[in-house]
Amino acid sequence: MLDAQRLAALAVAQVLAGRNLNQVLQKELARHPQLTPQQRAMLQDLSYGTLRHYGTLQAVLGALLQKPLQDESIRALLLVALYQLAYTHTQSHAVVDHAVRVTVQALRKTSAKGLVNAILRNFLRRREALLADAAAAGEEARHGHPQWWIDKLRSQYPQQWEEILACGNQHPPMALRVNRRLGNAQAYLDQLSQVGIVGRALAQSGILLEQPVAVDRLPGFSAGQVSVQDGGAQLAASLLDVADGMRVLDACSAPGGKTAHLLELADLDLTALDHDSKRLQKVEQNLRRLGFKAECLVGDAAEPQKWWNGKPFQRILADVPCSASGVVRRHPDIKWLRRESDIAQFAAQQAAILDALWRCLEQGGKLLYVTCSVFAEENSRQVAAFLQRHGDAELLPLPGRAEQDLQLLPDQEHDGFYYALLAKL
Ligand SMILES: C[S@@+](CC[C@H](N)C(=O)[O-])C[C@H]1O[C@@H](n2cnc3c(N)ncnc32)[C@H](O)[C@@H]1O
Repeated sequence: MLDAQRLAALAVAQVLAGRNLNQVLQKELARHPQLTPQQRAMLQDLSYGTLRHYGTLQAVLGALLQKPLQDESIRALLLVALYQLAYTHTQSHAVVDHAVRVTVQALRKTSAKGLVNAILRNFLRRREALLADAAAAGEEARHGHPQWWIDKLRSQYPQQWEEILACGNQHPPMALRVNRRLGNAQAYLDQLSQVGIVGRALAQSGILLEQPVAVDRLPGFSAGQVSVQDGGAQLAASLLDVADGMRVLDACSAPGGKTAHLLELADLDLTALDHDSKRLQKVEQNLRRLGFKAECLVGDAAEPQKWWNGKPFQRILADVPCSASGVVRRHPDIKWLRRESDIAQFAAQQAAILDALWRCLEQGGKLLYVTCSVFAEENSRQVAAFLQRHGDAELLPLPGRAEQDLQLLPDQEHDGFYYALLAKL
């Protein structure tokens, strides 16, 4: 546990200094190949868990400290240890003992040994009262999200805001998409049950697992029988309404979940674009595993003149960069890294991408606008402004659904997504 706790504290400190959790963890895991699978899983759990509950943990730590703590590495270590004591079943004496040893041996801060020991023992003595006081003290601690985020959700979703916030603090579900060219959900559920994995069918070819599992335990994964994809994300491909032979652009394609799904539905002349060449390699890997072909291009969706050959597309999927506020439970660092002003910046970037892609769409063609956000600025308001700017655009009813556009809120089955289908008149 010593290594996992020490490295988790290092990861949390880096995230609180502004870095992305996934990237930080990948770097730490690469630098420490000696970690056992259990230690790797624990490092992951401690880092994600601490950030998931950071709102509460920082309030608890604030209540335990007599004066502000200047040392960021000790602060991060205390947050991780408090997470372990408050939210995991790890033996409390081992958590305290390890935190003290990390302070002295790894951080070489012998002078902080007494403080670390006292704070953690004090927490153990007054655990319930401290957690209750933190929840009563303020909304950030009660709901585990920054205040501006809470205020925005409350004003945009007066009925559901608390549910959305609670969902953002849960562990995410794991869903699969069965490659319909190779099977169906029912047959794959039988294969899963033979290896002791329990799940149930979702709409179309989706399966929701009772417990997340490593992909190498999924039968036929490397042969392309199945992919991991959230149930909400699985709606995209069928909403775009593709048919064999169509010229299709997936404009923000990496890592390729929706690209692959489109190719499972129809034989397409598909271009997969992404401005990040490293991420585009993931699309190529995904397509190779599933046995599909597409033209993979590195390019900026807002600047088609740099990569487009001028031949209009019949369908465009615009799964644009966004705040990711609908998938925050998968990326708990996001809520602490984002600033309120980022939302307007995302909206401006999305508008530029939409306007540019519109020029690449054939008359009579359709563009599906997608975000994994729950904020209206990136979703319904973005599409309303687009329709104002483009007299040749019409919002179509979503195929097979009652709604004109769809704001999917996160729940036990799927993440939060927004979908709007636009036709070029
Ligand atoms: C939400 S993710 C796409 C997820 C993907 N559609 C899937 O289902 O697997 C957004 C992607 O847009 C890419 N991106 C961001 N800005 C872009 C731009 N201006 N042009 C092209 N791609 C961009 C990012 O690199 C990222 O891979």
